[in-house]
Amino acid sequence: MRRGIIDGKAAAAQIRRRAAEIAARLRDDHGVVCGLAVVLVGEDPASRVYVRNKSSQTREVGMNSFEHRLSADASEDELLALIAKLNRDAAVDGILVQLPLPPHMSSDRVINAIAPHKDVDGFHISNVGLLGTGQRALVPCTPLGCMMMLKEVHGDLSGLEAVIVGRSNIVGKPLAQLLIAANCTVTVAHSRTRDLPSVCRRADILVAAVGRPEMIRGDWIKPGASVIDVGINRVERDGKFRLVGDVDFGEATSVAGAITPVPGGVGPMTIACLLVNTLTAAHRARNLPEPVGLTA
Ligand SMILES: Nc1nc2c(c(=O)[nH]1)N[C@@H](CN(C=O)c1ccc(C(=O)N[C@@H](CCC(=O)O)C(=O)O)cc1)CN2
Ligand SMILES: [Mg+2]
Repeated sequence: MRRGIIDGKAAAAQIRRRAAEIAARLRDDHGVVCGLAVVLVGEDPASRVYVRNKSSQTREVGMNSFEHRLSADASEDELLALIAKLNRDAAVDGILVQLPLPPHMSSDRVINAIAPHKDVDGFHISNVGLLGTGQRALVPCTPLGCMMMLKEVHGDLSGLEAVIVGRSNIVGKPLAQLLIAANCTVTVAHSRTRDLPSVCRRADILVAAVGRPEMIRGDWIKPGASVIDVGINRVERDGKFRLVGDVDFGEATSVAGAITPVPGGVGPMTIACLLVNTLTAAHRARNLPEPVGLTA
């Protein structure tokens, strides 16, 4: 087992180097330049940063990036028409619609309009169903990144007790499926869980994905446990804004065996895994053997 602070930035950089090699092989051996289409609706400042980073990292590894922007008052039909066009476009291997969408749009309708084999976020009901039944799916990027880091720390996860705090469709639920498939004993806790500190103390692997700044305290953590902090919360301290996770990092570092920081932990892995999923989609669409060294 590896101990200490898990450097998500370094791990993501290593994945990008491998992704660049695979993208180059696709181009040189098969004449295929992979393409990722990213759709942003509205002007949410954080979403704009994430989309810009996704596009620039896509280009950096030698793939094509197609960025599409719609105004916040665009209609859902406009967005659905764009997705239909991208579904038909042979230059596009992966499609991603940045979330959250404006309130007048149904994210379920929008996500389920993406062709499942191009759904590099892994949010389409087909991919959700495939993952839940242990079949080959495109897997959501944040949970995929969490699994890669946990496998780096532990090697084999079999038999470990995992507690996930948070039951979102994007993180908590798909990560539970991946941990079950890796033979962990999984508990999904949430806002209605009774005596959450005791539940957390059982965990060999504790994942925090609730969106509540520094909610998980040091004495909620079993000594030596691996702590994965998915939270990204902007808080004001002494007149300055800074990012904190869902875990009280100061308290947790002295108890945990391994822990991800915020920033620089799970976040960078999310975008690296998006590149992985785009390469995976490109290989599957052409019936090419899937690249090795890029899966959780
Ligand atoms: N369509 C999607 N929408 C959203 C997803 C997603 O996976 N697909 N996840 C989040 C946002 N997200 C990617 O889209 C994302 C969030 C954070 C980071 C990241 O690198 N965070 C940095 C800190 C950056 C900062 O200063 O804000 C870090 O943790 O080090 C990457 C991607 C919701 N929407
Ligand atoms: Mg504190």
